[in-house]
Amino acid sequence: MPVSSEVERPKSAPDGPALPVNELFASLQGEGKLAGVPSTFVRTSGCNLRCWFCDSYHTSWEPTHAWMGVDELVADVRARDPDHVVLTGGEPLIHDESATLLRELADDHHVTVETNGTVVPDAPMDLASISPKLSTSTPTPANAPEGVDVGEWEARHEERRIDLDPLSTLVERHDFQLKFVVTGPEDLPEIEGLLDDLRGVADADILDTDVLLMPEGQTREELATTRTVVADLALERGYRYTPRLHVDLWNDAPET
Ligand SMILES: C[S@@+](CC[C@H](N)C(=O)[O-])C[C@H]1O[C@@H](n2cnc3c(N)ncnc32)[C@H](O)[C@@H]1O
Ligand SMILES: Nc1nc2[nH]cc(C(=O)O)c2c(=O)[nH]1
Ligand code: SF4
Ligand SMILES: [Mg+2]
Repeated sequence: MPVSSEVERPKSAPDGPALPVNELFASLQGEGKLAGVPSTFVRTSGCNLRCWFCDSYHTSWEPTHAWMGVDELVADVRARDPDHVVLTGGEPLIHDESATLLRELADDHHVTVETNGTVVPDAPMDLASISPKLSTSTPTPANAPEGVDVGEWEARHEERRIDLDPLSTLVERHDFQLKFVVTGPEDLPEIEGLLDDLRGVADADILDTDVLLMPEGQTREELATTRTVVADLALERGYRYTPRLHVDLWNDAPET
């Protein structure tokens, strides 16, 4: 289900299946169970949410991109060394064509999909890296990025951010991790409530070690204030902690 209104579609989109691509780059997977693994990142543009803290502003609040045909994307990915690919965004799964890309790459790559868990594609993926959005992600006039008019996005974000149907389908169909962006201890009851709800409806085991707490922070300075608090919470509750290796290594530089 493409959400066309959430990404500007210039007339120059090529014929055939294509995706709005904001970045295509090599890096180390910075987050989650595969942190440290050399990977090719494909970052699509456009998102159905607007987290106030989004570290990919140019795919959400102000989407920018060039169009790439899926064939061209596959050729570019295949020409690179890593057999690990990370499809991210924005929200990659709002684009039907992401499913085409996932089907094309399935045979010869390990593909992680970074998703907010609100949309399910009918497509293979090796790791569904699901990051359900907590109430602390909701944009308001007080926390919005500078110069941004939140407008209808506060209500829209709040209405869309959690949907148990796609979440349960994703964990039933795929290897997965649930990666929560944590701003502080007050986020924990909400995470636990969501896990209870999901365990109640999903026909899949959700182990505490599939649950990763990730500190909120777009820069080294911001992470310096959240990482120890979040690591202590993980230790206390028996969840995994995930660093944001790319931020430690390269701060908020693009294409890292
Ligand atoms: C830009 S999002 C794109 C994928 C998808 N839209 C999602 O939110 O999962 C990539 C990852 O960065 C995380 N993220 C975004 N902004 C962040 C921040 N300020 N601090 C920590 N993690 C953040 C998201 O939760 C997600 O796990
Ligand atoms: N190095 C690196 N690892 C990442 N893992 C998930 C990312 C994302 O933006 O989805 C990301 C990213 O932007 N950079
Ligand atoms: S869901 Fe992901 S891409 Fe969309 S605004 Fe939130 S962090 Fe950014
Ligand atoms: Mg990122």
